[in-house]
Amino acid sequence: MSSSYTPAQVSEHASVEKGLWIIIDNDVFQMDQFVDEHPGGAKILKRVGGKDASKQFWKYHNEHVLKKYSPKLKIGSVKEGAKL
Ligand code: HEM
Repeated sequence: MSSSYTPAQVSEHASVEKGLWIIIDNDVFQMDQFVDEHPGGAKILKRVGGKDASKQFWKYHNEHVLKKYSPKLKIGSVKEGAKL
């Protein structure tokens, strides 16, 4: 999918009930279906719902993880020119 969202739109999806979107680099991921199978746990993911989690992501994962899960979890990108 190639939808684009503003950071404000992403921030409206900060809980599992609302989709639990997170930003990694310039992409938007929907995590609500994945929280319970996340090897790092649900809690840590819920804490970054609606936010840019790039820093946290790159601290614990590598490129390979992002490539593997993007087809399943990526729903779009952050609108070009939008301030993070
Ligand atoms: C698209 C988003 C994410 C995916 C697909 C994902 C997937 C995974 C996977 C597959 C692992 C197992 C270890 C590995 O294979 O490297 C893992 C571990 C972990 N993840 Fe995530 N993760 C995501 C986002 C995040 C975020 C945003 C955080 C922090 C806020 C986080 C924190 C952790 C932690 C702490 C571990 C455990 C690392 C360890 O045991 O050494 N993850 N994640």
